Amino acid sequence: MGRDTRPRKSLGASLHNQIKESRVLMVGAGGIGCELLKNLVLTGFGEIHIVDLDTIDLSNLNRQFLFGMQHIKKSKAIVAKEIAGKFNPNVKLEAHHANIKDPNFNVKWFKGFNIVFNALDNLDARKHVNRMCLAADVPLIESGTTGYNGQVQIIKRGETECYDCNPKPVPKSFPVCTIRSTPSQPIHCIVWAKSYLFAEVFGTSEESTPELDPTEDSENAQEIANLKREAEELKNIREKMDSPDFAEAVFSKVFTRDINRLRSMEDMWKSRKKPEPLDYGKVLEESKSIDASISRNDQSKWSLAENFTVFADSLKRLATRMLELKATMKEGDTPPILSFDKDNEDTLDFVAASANLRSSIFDIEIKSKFDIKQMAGNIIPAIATTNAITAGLCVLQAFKVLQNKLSEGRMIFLAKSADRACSSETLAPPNPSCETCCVARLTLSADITRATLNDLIKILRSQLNYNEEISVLTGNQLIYDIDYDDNVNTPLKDLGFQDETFVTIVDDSDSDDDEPPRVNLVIAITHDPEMASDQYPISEPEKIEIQRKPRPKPEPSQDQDDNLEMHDVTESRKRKLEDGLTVLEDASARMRQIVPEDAGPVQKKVKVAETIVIEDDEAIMID
Ligand SMILES: Nc1ncnc2c1ncn2[C@@H]1O[C@H](COP(=O)(O)OP(=O)(O)OP(=O)(O)O)[C@@H](O)[C@H]1O
Ligand SMILES: [Zn+2]
Repeated sequence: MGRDTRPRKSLGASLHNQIKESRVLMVGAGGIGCELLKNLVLTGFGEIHIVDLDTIDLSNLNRQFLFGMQHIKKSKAIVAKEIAGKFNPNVKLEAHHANIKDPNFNVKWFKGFNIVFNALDNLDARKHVNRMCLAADVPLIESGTTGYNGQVQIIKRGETECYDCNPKPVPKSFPVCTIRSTPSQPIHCIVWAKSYLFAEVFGTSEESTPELDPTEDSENAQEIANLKREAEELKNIREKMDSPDFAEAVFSKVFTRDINRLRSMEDMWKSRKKPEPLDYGKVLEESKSIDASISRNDQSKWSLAENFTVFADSLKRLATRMLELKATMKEGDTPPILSFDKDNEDTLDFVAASANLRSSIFDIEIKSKFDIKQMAGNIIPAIATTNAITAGLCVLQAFKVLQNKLSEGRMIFLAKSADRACSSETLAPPNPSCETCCVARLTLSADITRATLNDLIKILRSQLNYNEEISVLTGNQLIYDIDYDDNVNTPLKDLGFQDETFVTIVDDSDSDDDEPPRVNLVIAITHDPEMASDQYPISEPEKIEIQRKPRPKPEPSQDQDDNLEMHDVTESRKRKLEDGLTVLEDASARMRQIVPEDAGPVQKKVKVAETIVIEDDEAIMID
């Protein structure tokens, strides 16, 4: 039997031919990516480009089956191409060991693909690919998994929701005072060790860490000022990294003196147990007989003396590394820093031991190094089966896209459920308030070495009828508004414009009853170095109509809210009868949001309607 016989038989000749002629892009060759690439290659997609910026790590091997021990430290994209290429010699594969945000992956490049598949693990890259696919008008199959949960979504400009149509949850942050003064749970001490102590001793200062939220403690200004002073002292100790007393200096500062200062604030301990400071000499004495190799025992909960040993030993290892980096520093280089990495033993040992020492001071439960690794790395174990099912669903959705049957495309959710692992809903239309996809678009060419911001603003006023009240942004950065005209005479190149830069024009005029402001205008400005020097440095825009923003919906009254709830319950009951399932609980479980760092889009209430059937033992169809 020829290689094509089975796919041709199960998919039909027409779809199979389309697949063979398709040029697709897969971004990310990790957990989902390895499974997806295998599917794409075996299905016979004509040309597949793989982009991944990372190299293979030991911890990837349990689920990223294209990789083996011999590939550790090699490029994921290149190894994935080599290994998956052997599955089907008829497929053309191209690997890019690079960040998808690199400027050479521009809109023109994206336009060269029939479908883009996201197999990523972070919001930032997902949002970038979403924007590029919208700009290039290429369909995107977005996917994400967390533990047993998975999600697949088709995104098509003007026809479906985009990745940004639903707001995404922001990562959890903790009030500074809980972390720095009044911890009550192991996670508080872990965040302290990772985002404060480690950052102050080896990395950048705490101000830049998203896990600490100073705003929640604004009424506690005095204490915040004290904490700042404490951090300052730690910076001075950092300068003595090469001294034999370094461990004692750090220990006595954070586990003795800082704790004594906290104890002196009587008000703080009226309803809490006072922390008990540690004494360096005493703990050192107790730990004399303990070998530093105890750090390899990551499953048990270390004693105070064991934690002390790991603290002192890992601090020494990290300090040595830092001093080596400093020694190779050239003049003018920015001073080196170390970053916390859950997969790096030195940084993990330091964070685990420091967190536990602090826990013992505040009478909080000690955790094993293994548990601390999960908590510090926000890890939800990746499950190979979830990735495999999700990757399979991505390809089934790609068939709908190729056949131009978006009305049959589904937003699919996977969950661990005794009833049904896989459920779905129809694809939702774009959210009219979405500032990423419900925008007007324009392409202009410019000689960015000559064209100034003012040249652009003049075009907006004269050709596109904007008034004074506009803001101009590149990405999230504001470069112009009515009160900020510092950049108007600066050439675009000096404002960071490259071969292709997107600017967003926001209509800031007040919404009146007749006319709400216009939707955002996204202009792709491409550099044209050949533009004649006597010509206006920006090309003439085509005439486009820029829609008005939707009017904000009035807040629902209490009565309406009640009705809504009634309606939901009735709907759920109805479905329960139709499906013979306990949908009410199930739906709320699916409504849980996937952890942002590792997620696809926000999950919503879903309709249970999908079935997967195996036909003639040959093809899996989703109906
Ligand atoms: N901006 C980007 N450009 C290219 N590839 C990216 C980008 N951001 C993330 N990736 C890749 O997406 C893949 C996501 O895979 P996955 O979620 O399995 O993560 P992982 O890093 O392999 O595993 P883990 O995080 O669990 O250790 C990774 O290989 C990562 O390198
Ligand atoms: Zn959108």
